[in-house]
Amino acid sequence: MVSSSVLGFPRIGADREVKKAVEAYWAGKISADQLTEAAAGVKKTNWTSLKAKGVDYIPSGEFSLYDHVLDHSAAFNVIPKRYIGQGLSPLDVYFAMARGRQADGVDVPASEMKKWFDSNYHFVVPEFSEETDFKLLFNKPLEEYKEAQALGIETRPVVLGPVSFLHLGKASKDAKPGFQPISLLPKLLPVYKALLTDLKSAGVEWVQVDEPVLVLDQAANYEKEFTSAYGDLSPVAPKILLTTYFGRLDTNLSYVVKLPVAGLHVDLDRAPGQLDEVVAAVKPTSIILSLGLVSGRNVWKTDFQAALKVGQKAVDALGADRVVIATSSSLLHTPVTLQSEKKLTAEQKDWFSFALEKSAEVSVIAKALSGSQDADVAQAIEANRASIAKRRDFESSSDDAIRKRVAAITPDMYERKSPFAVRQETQKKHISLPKFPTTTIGSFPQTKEIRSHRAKFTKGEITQEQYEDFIKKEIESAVRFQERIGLDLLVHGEPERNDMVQYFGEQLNGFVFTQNGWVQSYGSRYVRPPIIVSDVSRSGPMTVKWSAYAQSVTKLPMKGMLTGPVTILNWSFPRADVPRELQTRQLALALRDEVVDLEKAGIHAVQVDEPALREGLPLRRADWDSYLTWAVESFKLSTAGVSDALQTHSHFCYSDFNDIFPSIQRLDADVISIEASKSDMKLLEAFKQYGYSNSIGPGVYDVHSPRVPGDQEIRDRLKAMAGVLPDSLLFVNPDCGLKTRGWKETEASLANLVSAARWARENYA
Ligand code: MET
Ligand SMILES: [Zn+2]
Repeated sequence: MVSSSVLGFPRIGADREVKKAVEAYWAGKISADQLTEAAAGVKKTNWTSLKAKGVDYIPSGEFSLYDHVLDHSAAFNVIPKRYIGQGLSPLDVYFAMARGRQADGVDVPASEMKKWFDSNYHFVVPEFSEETDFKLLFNKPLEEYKEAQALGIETRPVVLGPVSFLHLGKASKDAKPGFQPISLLPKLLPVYKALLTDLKSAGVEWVQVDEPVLVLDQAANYEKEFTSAYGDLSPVAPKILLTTYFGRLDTNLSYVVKLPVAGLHVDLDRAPGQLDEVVAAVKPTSIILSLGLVSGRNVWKTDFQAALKVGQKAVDALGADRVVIATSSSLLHTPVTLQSEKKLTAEQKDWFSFALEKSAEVSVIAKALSGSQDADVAQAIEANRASIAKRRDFESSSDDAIRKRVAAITPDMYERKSPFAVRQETQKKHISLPKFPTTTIGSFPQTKEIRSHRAKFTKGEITQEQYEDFIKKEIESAVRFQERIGLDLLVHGEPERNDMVQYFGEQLNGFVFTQNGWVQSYGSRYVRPPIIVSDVSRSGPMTVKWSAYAQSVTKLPMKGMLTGPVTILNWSFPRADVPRELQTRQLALALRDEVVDLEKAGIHAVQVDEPALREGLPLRRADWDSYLTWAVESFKLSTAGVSDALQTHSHFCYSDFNDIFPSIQRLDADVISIEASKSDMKLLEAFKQYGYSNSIGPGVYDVHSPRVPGDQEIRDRLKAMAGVLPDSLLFVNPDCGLKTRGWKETEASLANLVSAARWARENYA
């Protein structure tokens, strides 16, 4: 029999129950017990619905109140010293690691977060040193396994594998120079052994051990580690399903099939080309093969005919008992269910499949491959055939005008009229800025009032005019605030934007939106990515009205604010029928027109945010060039249609620049702002080393935490920055937008930022 499996399920709840409960707990409105209860409710719903869909292997242990990597660190006693001895409960230590804590005499910053592979999910980075004292404080997979069992549901616990855990971590500040987390493997394995032994004694048959690092080039160096780790763990563990996802195994396959594991999972959504190799490699072994055929990363319905063909190939080679049909990765990256969507048309709804629907898909495909004569299965297959045919039909109708415009792009359209040095002089005449100019990244707090006005407008409870008057008032008060606090280059504050991608998607042709398609981005922050369904174009100006209004109420220079083409693509669910490259170029042309319109409206600075450029970087080096070429070209296409006088800005909220430095340089933005508050000054050294020559604003404080940075703290950063980069190129700004913050901390933080910049002006005259 071919069986079916889901690698992980969204842990936010169909109605965002987990966000609500976690935030209520932070606000002191509910107790720890009530939080646990809310979480148990969501887990129960997930498990029972997966069971109802007929999934054979249901995951447990992957639920999280914030982040699964953080759960793992906390359970394994990988807790940085700064969080210990503060008199906090284990739960509050956990949240302090996640988001920092500034209350009752405790003042600790948050741990660093990083993007989870090439997704928009952020994990909390574990910190290791020679001193790390691994202990199993809590066997989370076991506890959740038992929790499901008590509900009558048998599950397959999930645990992050030892090599991936160490690889994803970083050396803590107190580690010796040159320390490599992976060197801790021998010390770590006994704890895994304890965890797995307990699972086995509890009667667990299969455990899913995630080793996503196996799809990275670096894993080629980990053969020894994998061999010793799994050699150690297998004898004491339940049957191990070793899972890889988001890419291909490539040469790592040769050692992976020699590991003493009972099953191997591969991602055939991202890397369909590896099928034949993988089947051939596992054939002589007794390894069971889990085929990741149902995408964990997109929202499109699986084409059953195509999936059945692949599945059949594996069944023919290995026999039905050695084949599992699975989601390609955890479904964490997809919305919970289509059932909550009331506004999509029937035609649109028929194109998609969210987590719950995808769970049904694995089950149907597995049953069909097992030769099921079930009428429900036959019906599901027939319905799928009809849906896929209709979608193909829709896809074949393209917007010829846009396709032609993309085809007619010429190389000169990527370039500004003059080099940076010339532009800089021209711009000085249009925007007068002091040395160490202060600015912000765009958004100001999205208050309850803003959200409630937007909700009322969406529901038709207030008129467009009333809503726009309200937004104007908000913009004006943001402008007055910035003037009062003493910022130099102002922003309008983005009160009209629900989300930096959705806002643009809603005004462009080619997108559809969900009402409830939330996906976790980090902790309790969820996003609702728009879906690109056809060719993209702009019907008219999207932001000009607001930026022009903001400029009309102040003499200080105003910075227009747009989301870049690569970020819109990466933070949407792209269509699957045409390359991402084409979709991005279409977006770039729409944005180019917008930037030109902003200049015409008298705006002298425009920021085109590309916070997602890095995360779209392919996981394998061999695939980088082609991505970076079209990503850089798309950004340039969107910003190069203007005169030299327009100061272009771009913003990146990550610090992982090493790999993409030359590309950042090639963007040729006049000013970039980057995340530098959590990483050390090594980052700036790299900018120096590469000879980065345009202006740069390394973020001086971390906006992801409610903590207020002190004036001295910011001065120290400026001092360090000016020690590395020419001070004539420096801008002073936070490391990201302020929409998730409250006004109180925003005001306090920015006041400190302005005073630190003034200090710098005096000291670096
Ligand atoms: C995630 S990057 C955010 C940039 C955007 N302009 C903002 O300030 O919110
Ligand atoms: Zn940002």
